[in-house]
Amino acid sequence: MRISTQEHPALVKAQSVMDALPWLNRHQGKICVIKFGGNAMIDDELKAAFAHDIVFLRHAGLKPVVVHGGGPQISKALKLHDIESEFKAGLRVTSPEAMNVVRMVLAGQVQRELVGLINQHGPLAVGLTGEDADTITAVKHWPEGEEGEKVDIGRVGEIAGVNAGAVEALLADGRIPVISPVARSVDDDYVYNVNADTAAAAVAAALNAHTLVFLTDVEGLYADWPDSDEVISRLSASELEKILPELADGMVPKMAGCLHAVRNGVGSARVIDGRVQHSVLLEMFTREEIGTLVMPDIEDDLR
Ligand SMILES: Nc1ncnc2c1ncn2[C@@H]1O[C@H](COP(=O)(O)OP(=O)(O)O)[C@@H](O)[C@H]1O
Ligand SMILES: CC(=O)N[C@@H](CCC(=O)OP(=O)(O)O)C(=O)O
Repeated sequence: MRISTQEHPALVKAQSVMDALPWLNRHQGKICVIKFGGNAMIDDELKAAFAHDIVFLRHAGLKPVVVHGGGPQISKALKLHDIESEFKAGLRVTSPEAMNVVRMVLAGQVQRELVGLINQHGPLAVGLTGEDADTITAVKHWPEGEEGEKVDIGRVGEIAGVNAGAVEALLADGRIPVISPVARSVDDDYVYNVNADTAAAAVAAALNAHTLVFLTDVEGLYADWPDSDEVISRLSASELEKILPELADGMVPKMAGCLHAVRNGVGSARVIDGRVQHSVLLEMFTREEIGTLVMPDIEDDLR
């Protein structure tokens, strides 16, 4: 006798688990880099659900690596310390005293909280900043002004390199690396503030990750922002390259990060809405076409 899902609602749950099977197979043993943006960390429930999802990925046989942001949290702390904060070309102008606060908030607050939340599920997460084992190194970043002149925005770094050895060792040990976007300088004794999207993309490329996922506070890349909220669901690297100069604000480093990643060996990159609970699981284990997907120009079907 055949029992239907109507007669036995628990079968619906069994079906959901079965539906995940092809995705579990596809992602098995693969590295996925997940960038958790400061704007997506809106409340404690969301942060706890994020930690849960990351642990789920790990137990499902993936190798998750978290790179976190903390822009709003840094702005709040700078205000408390009476330090002025402004952005130029989407990057925070970072004085030496602001840099101390940036480092304290990213490594001492945001990263600690995420590590703590993940480790409520077992001794998995290990926090590090780009400074540890020279994981992310940088040189001073000099953006161009309107007349092509170099603009000094202080202790902001341009990534010089990623040494993935420490992260790979943690992954081999079954751990979940949680990385703060602070980099060690290669040519002076400073530490530099690096945009978290840029850091996540560089780490994903260095690890040759299977996928890179950005969790932010919008549904994806809007076609005509701020006038419309029509999400662009899919872009090739060359399509993205064409529209990149038209993009603004926080989407610039995120989409530039997607492009850098898929042009440097990462299988795919996606921007999704981190305000939706368990959006990471939806992205990784269902057919739901959420957010904006960026694919390399030549799709590698073997991935
Ligand atoms: N075309 C666009 N589509 C969607 N969001 C956009 C677009 N252009 C700019 N934005 C802005 O980018 C923001 C996301 O970037 P950001 O604030 O840096 O978030 P995060 O902390 O997640 O890195 C959105 O909240 C939105 O205000
Ligand atoms: C140079 C620069 O702008 N660094 C960023 C680092 C944090 C970050 O990028 O956080 P989100 O991902 O939450 O925006 C900052 O100081 O805000």
